[in-house]
Amino acid sequence: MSDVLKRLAATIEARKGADPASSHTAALLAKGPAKCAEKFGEEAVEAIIEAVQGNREKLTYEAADVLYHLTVMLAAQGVALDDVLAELERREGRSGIAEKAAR
Ligand SMILES: N=c1c2ncn([C@@H]3O[C@H](COP(=O)(O)OP(=O)(O)OP(=O)(O)O)[C@@H](O)[C@H]3O)c2ncn1[C@@H]1O[C@H](COP(=O)(O)O)[C@@H](O)[C@H]1O
Repeated sequence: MSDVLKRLAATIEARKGADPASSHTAALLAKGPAKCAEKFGEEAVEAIIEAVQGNREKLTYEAADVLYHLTVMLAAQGVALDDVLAELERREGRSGIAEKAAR
């Protein structure tokens, strides 16, 4: 799964400074980090609506939009996807309940 996300993150990184007329990603990045965050929020809400309605086919489509816009938002802030994946790896094998209790 993370292979396609890593390829996507590399493509998004390569779009920095590309022509906004030929790249949706470049156009989004050119609008700035706040706009990228706002778009992520919109896509997340669309996914939530499909989840609440139990529409699995549309949720699958919206979830892909969420992952794309999450990756754009990270790129806009200069946060490496690898660092997010490393954080997930660090959490592997530790129950969320145990983690919360140790806070
Ligand atoms: N995964 C995606 C992806 N998912 C969704 N989208 C686009 O995100 C947009 C979100 O839909 P909206 O209805 O919000 O459209 P919008 O035009 O942004 O709307 P507003 O700005 O008017 O609010 C759509 O235009 C989708 O095409 C994506 N655009 C690009 N990618 C990936 O990014 C790569 C690079 O794309 P370009 O940067 O366009 O070359 C592609 O090869 C894909 O792998």
